[in-house]
Amino acid sequence: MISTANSTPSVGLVGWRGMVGSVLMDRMKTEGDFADINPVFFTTSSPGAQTPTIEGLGDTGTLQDAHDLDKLAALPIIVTAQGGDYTSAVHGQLRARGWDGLWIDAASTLRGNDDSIIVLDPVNRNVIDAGLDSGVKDFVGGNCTVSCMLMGMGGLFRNGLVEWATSMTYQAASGGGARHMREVLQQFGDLHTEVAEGLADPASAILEIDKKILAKQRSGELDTTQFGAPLSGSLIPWIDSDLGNGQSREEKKAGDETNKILGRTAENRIPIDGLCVRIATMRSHAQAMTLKLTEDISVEEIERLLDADNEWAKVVPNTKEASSVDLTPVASSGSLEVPVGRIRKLEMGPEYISAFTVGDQLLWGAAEPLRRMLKIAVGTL
Ligand SMILES: NC(=O)C1=CN([C@@H]2O[C@H](COP(=O)(O)OP(=O)(O)OC[C@H]3O[C@@H](n4cnc5c(N)ncnc54)[C@H](OP(=O)(O)O)[C@@H]3O)[C@@H](O)[C@H]2O)C=CC1
Ligand SMILES: N[C@@H](CC(=O)OP(=O)(O)O)C(=O)O
Repeated sequence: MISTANSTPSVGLVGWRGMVGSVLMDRMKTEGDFADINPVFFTTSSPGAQTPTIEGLGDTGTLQDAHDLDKLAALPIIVTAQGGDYTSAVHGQLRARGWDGLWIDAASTLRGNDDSIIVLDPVNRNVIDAGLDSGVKDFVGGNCTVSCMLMGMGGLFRNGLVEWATSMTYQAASGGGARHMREVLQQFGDLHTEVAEGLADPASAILEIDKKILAKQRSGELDTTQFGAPLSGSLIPWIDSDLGNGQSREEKKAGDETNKILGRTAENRIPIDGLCVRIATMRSHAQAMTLKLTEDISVEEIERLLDADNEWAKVVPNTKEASSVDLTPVASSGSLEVPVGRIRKLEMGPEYISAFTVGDQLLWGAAEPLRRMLKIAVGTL
């Protein structure tokens, strides 16, 4: 933990009003975390404006300029959910001038660096503690899909029971940020408007309605500024940039980040790969997995290990009723619980199993690991 000489540490908060940042703020308020820090709020867009009101805190002044290196360098800890461009612009400059405070970040920019740690403390508290002891200063939240998956499937990975895994994801619109959520809702609204009359008439032909929807989706009239293609009533089987080898950057994160979080290296890396798909859900990322286990263990034992791994993983019985109600984005959104279900042996052999996990990518997938890392840093977790 950081030495605060018995005083309450000042913590710079950047990106607090974005998707991830506002969920982080909510969680910090709910858990009373502001009692342990002096928050200093930054902005990239409106320096001098009013800071957010935090119950129980006095005047926190006005918003500071998030590009003011002198202001930032005076702080022992900076937490940012501003995004990768901001990290690229500021982090290197701060380090270059000798700033040795803790940088806690939601963006992917620093995740691959040898001197950064990907934080997910229910899974890798040992790695975090060892990093703090050895002087690591950059602590980064993992990719949302990876973190949610590991919170649900940690019982198998952490017990060395996974030989390899594939994951096919179903990622929510909010993974792209606030504007992406608006776009998907606007598209749904525009599609509904197109067929509202026919929909209101139970006698109208459904094929006519379907034809009109498809025509609208293909018309070029829907706003697709954020996603680049219609998402509502459709899907987009590509997330993040093209690595040029047929793999998307989002897909590469699955193997790289899972292994880094688990403290595995090239020598004992678990192969994990699959396809990442954007769907028109609002919040929560899901994934269907195939795992090859290192040994043939019963479904009951698998479920026991998953449930026991951490207090948030929740096994959902492999029934139609339970899966339809408890294993969905509607069930997981806004909750810290990570449901995991559809666990069964596959036809390929007794070591091959399926699993389906879903988790709120703004909670365990983004804000919660940062919030908890801050608490670890100030010595309250
Ligand atoms: N969305 C997700 O599910 C996840 C995101 N991440 C990562 O977290 C980082 C932040 O992502 P995310 O929170 O989605 O990004 P957002 O686009 O929602 O917010 C980022 C910044 O945009 C500015 N902004 C401009 N207009 C608005 C507006 N209308 N409402 C709110 N903020 C606005 C704010 O900066 P300012 O106040 O300075 O103007 C804000 O801090 C990224 O690096 C992302 O990759 C990681 C895991 C999951
Ligand atoms: N790429 C994720 C969200 C995200 O920001 O991921 P990362 O932090 O790895 O860039 C999504 O679009 O669903």
